[in-house]
Amino acid sequence: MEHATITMSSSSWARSPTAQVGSSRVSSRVGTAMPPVSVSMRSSRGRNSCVARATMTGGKSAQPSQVSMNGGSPKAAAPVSSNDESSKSASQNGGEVATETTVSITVVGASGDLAKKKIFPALFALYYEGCLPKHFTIFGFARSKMTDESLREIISGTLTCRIDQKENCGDKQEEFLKRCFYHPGQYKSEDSFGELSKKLHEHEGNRVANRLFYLSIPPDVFVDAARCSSLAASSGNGWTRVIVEKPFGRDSESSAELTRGLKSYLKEDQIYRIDHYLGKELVENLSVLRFSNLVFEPLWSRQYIRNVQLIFSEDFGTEGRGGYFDNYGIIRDIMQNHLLQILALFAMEPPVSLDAEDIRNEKVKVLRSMRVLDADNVVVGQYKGHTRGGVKYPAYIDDKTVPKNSITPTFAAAALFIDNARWDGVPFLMKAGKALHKKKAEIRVQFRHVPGNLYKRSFGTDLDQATNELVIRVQPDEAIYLKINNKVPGLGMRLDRSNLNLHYADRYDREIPDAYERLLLDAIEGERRLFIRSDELDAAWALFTPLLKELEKRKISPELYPYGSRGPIGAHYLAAKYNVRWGDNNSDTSDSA
Ligand SMILES: NC(=O)C1=CN([C@@H]2O[C@H](COP(=O)(O)OP(=O)(O)OC[C@H]3O[C@@H](n4cnc5c(N)ncnc54)[C@H](OP(=O)(O)O)[C@@H]3O)[C@@H](O)[C@H]2O)C=CC1
Ligand SMILES: O=C1O[C@H](COP(=O)(O)O)[C@@H](O)[C@H](O)[C@H]1O
Repeated sequence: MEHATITMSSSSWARSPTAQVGSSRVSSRVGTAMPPVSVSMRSSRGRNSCVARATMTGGKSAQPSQVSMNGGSPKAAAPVSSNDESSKSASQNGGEVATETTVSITVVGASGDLAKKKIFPALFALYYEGCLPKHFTIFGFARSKMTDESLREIISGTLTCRIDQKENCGDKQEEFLKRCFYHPGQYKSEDSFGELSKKLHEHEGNRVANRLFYLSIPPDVFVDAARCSSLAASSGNGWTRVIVEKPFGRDSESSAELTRGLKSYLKEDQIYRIDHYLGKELVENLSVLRFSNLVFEPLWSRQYIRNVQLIFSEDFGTEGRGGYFDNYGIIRDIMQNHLLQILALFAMEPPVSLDAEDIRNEKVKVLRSMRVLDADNVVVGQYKGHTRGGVKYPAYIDDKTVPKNSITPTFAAAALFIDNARWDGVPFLMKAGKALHKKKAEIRVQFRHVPGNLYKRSFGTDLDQATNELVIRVQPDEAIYLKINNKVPGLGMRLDRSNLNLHYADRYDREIPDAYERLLLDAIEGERRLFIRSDELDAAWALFTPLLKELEKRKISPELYPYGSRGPIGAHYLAAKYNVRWGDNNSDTSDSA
């Protein structure tokens, strides 16, 4: 096991340029070697962000998994147990001792939207940043008839370089594309995956061959593709991991069935269920904010927090994805996964360590302490057509792939409660919608009023205006700001509301990586902290399934709201029921941090 040297230059943790990722896991033993800390207030510029990664496992190495193969040819094998990372680095391969490792990444569904939009660009960004191991190969796999060249052409149209590191971008793209290949095949065919496996093997040579399959395909072929990759294309001497995209079912039953299907061919530690919101920088930062700042953790409970708001909005509709969306709706698409995952990280008890299982144990606990949702605590909406400034915006049901009588919600607001000692009685309000006035995702924490506030009169009657509010703006224009009451300078005594503001673009002189970069790198490194474990998933579905069934059974019609508006009025009534005002609807100018 190598250990990364971590140095702290300026006030940011830096990834040491001396360590390597890929063949062996780089980890920092937090607590064993404390970095020197300098207190300069500027972060370093232009540092290669991924020459090494200071991982969060506290020194524990991830357990790789392995499914055996018979002398390089596919064997209809049941998954075997995880083995030890060290045993692989000198494992036997065709009689020779393999000392080098390689990673083969297969994007299953390579012709699709997500692959083009996110996966290949993220892989290139990792390559550009020096995060991929020395030996790697990328394969696209799909049913479409394509050649290596045509795949490269498609990919090259989507690659970009980081703003502050454009040097050699063209050369890097050329090098990267040379390592991308395509294999056409059927998702249900073990023969297709067997053929793919042979091609992978040609590239892997005698190295320890680690294989990552990214299932970027519709959910009805997840299990087939998992079966074929496991049975016909698993690594013979390294680990085999499978990233599965959402949706993970439509309810508790279908999710359990999917998990059963996947687990027939893969062990839990081979399954990487992706929720890309967990890979977003400010979501990753939530635990840092809570657990490494004395000023926050003591306030993190019902004693000081009045309510928490988790808000997601998009300023565009379901354009192009209506077919998928109509079968799921906004509650399944955003709330049950992205917002609930953020809530779990926000509200969990401090984990024993930063190890993936310790964190996921705490997330499961908090999810299991939550009250099951019912229709009285939910408002649903659907966008209708609207004309503004001479531009006509379509209704949801104008989408050709959506039935005209669809009552699928494109907006929902919900009040959730955690029945444990820390959060008893605190409303956690969620709001998610498409075709609203802004694109944003944020967490708002509204604190209680100051008891016996000496300056009460200076606020007038609106005490809500005077409440402290912590805003974690996940996107766009990442920021963390705290609204405080402050004296307006002058001889009088007038208070206003101002922000203590950590605005990322001003503070950090570097691009924020895309969530898929972090998650792909984690999967390559065997870091499961940001992926969803099956018991987490069960707990999440248990909260939402009764509500989803009730909405469908009672055929509850959504409240219509105009495209580009702030959403249905019902969301305000729901919040008012719990004495809450949505923070994002505040006309308060201090909100634009
Ligand atoms: N696109 C996005 O923004 C997001 C997508 N996801 C999830 O990621 C996965 C991939 O999404 P996306 O790329 O948009 O999906 P696509 O609809 O683009 O499908 C991906 C590929 O799967 C194949 N495919 C399409 N329909 C079928 C079918 N009925 N049966 C078998 N194969 C089919 C096609 O390849 P070919 O015909 O060449 O085999 C297609 O290129 C999905 O599970 C989706 O829910 C999650 C979050 C966001
Ligand atoms: O998972 C999904 O996320 C996207 C929003 O992701 P973002 O990173 O762009 O905020 C959403 O548009 C899509 O409907 C949903 O399936």
